[in-house]
Amino acid sequence: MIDNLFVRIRRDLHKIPELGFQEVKTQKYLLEYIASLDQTRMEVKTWRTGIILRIKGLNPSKTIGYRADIDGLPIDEETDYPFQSTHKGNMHACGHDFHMAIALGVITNIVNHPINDDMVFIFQPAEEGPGGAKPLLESAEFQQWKPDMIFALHIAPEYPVGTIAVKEGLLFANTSELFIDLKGKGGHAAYPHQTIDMVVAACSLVNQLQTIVSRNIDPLDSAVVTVGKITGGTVQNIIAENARIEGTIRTLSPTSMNRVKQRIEALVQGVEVGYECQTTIDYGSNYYQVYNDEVLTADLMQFTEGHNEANLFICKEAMTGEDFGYMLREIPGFMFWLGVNSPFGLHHARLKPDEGAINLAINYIVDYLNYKGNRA
Ligand SMILES: CC(=O)N[C@@H](CCC[C@H](N)C(=O)O)C(=O)O
Repeated sequence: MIDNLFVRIRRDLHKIPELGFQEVKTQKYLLEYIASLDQTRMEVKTWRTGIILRIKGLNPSKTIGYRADIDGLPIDEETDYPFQSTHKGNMHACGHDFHMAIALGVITNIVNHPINDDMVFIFQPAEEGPGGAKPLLESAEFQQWKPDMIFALHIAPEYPVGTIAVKEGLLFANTSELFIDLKGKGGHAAYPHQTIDMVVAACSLVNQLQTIVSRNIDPLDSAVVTVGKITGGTVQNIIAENARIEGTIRTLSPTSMNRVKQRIEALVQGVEVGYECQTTIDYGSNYYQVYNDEVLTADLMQFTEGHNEANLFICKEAMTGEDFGYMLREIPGFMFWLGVNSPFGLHHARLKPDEGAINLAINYIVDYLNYKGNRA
């Protein structure tokens, strides 16, 4: 028996995961909940499938922004939840259902007990791809209400509930998607000399890509090149005319990102010449690093140390990506990890975050806003 409103909301949202810029039911659900709150100090705008909401403060000296992402992932859920995804093939496997429920909890509290400063809440689509933060940031809707500082959280399966893990400066990596298409010449499996086999070319390229991080990047400046998917060919006795490699690049510096891409292009060109095929490279969506403002983060750490429900953990940077980095490039602020203690990690079909973290996070953020938003 669940008697907690925001846990119920998380479960409702968990049932309806939608991919980037398709979050139609999610947006409707969020708007209906927001409409049920006292509207006296609130203004609401939609931006594509996202929502931007302003709450007027009592005596504002600044505007504080808070962002929650709202999209799901193309993963077939394998949890034993009775409230599993009803959208087969999609799942909230990155905690955005938690992010939304927590944001609604914070909004409810601030509507009922306004702080001095103005607040802007952003429900942002397409964090997992193709990236909603950058176009939302550039939109007139957002620019009219642009906050003076902004923050966000991300659930962290590896930390116990109560943990607030954060660091000053770089928190998340620069990322780029990677799609490489190879085209050769198909034919009968028994006549390889009359064909140009893209399975062989793709296998060779995947192996060569592994040398970029080990041979071309300074070992003290971490990078990742992951190939997550290879497709090619049709059946076992036909030589493959086409193959496709899909992956992601992660680097701790924008300079290394350029270097990794340079090497990928050189290796792909080599395969093109060596295997007599045609290739194309598409970098899909690219996310700028998440860089936490030193002063605001130090202040958050000090606040966290004095909070009776939260345990501060100074973490290392991670190779995950987040398009919230684009917002932090323009507006000072920070992102922190929220411990949710799940045996399965982010992007796993059995991710099961501890729902005890929902109310804890709501209380923690509301307390932070009262601390931060009631002084100049
Ligand atoms: C927090 C998190 O898991 N973020 C995603 C962001 C995906 C970016 C893009 N689709 C890519 O794969 O490069 C992540 O995978 O880190």
